[in-house]
Amino acid sequence: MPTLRKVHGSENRFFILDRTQFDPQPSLDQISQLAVQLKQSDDERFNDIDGILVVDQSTHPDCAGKMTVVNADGSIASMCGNGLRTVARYLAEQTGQTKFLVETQDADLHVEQAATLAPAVPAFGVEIAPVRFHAADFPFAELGGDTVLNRPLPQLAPDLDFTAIAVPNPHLISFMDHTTLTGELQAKLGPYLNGENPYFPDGVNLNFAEILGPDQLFVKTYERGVGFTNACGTGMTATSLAYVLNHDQGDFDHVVTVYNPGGMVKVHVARTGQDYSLRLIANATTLGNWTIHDTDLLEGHFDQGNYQATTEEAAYQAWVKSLQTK
Ligand SMILES: N[C@@H](CCC[C@H](N)C(=O)O)C(=O)O
Repeated sequence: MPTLRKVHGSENRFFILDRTQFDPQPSLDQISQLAVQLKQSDDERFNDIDGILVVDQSTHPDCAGKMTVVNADGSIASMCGNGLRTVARYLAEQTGQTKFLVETQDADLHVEQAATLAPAVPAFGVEIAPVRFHAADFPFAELGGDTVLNRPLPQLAPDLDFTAIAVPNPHLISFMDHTTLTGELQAKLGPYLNGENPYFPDGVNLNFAEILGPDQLFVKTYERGVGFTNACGTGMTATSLAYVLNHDQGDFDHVVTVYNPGGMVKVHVARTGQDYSLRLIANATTLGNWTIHDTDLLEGHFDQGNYQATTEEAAYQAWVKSLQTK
């Protein structure tokens, strides 16, 4: 019987579904339907997820596995930063390796076990790549140019500047004061840009950010295919790059601390010549393990499975609490 692992990175919650445990293996369409069903379930152990991370074998050299990201609405995403840390931990435990590559839709990405954040709060560092800025890579349209780099978009909001960066999933980023960030704009703009609209036909992850101090940010994300989330790893990474680009030109090397509604991450942002190097480091927490017969899972008989919670969440929450008292 397959076991799905429930995980989170900064409280961005997922089930890891390892397709190699299934015979026959479910199709991506079946897994998309499963994501929607879990989200709609009235069982609180299952309905708080932001998606499913599908693990497959990889045929690429040095890759310990392949990750495919299925959003909560069943759509497919090219990347997930918080999810990749949890998949890295899963594959590390399966293979005994601490440093390896994971195949994702657009790139084979370096992942590595990092120092624990606190007792029972394991962490991983993951590469976020490739970095893209051009309209065709999102796509976006009718925004008056091929890139959006810290400039007004009066079509979207009269008083804000925006930056568009794909890593490679698409992100729209704006820095603002606390009052604007906690106001109602993101709840209006997020659904608008992820419904039928002339600007982002495939939708976009919308990141609102506040600068707390030098190399310190708070980021809140309205995610494509999900809605408001506790944290978006690629969003925090793209926002850290946008922050550094607004302050430094030429070569740079920063470690940005990013707070989010679910915790905190570190983002290493470096540029040498035309090459960007982005690395996201934070927790990879296992919330529970759910063993269920494959037909019960795929037919939505979720009460037939056996879900066992771990004790890691208490340790994670204690670590989050310790951040507030620092
Ligand atoms: N939560 C993720 C991003 C997941 C994909 C996103 N919803 C999209 O459709 O691009 C992260 O941690 O990066």
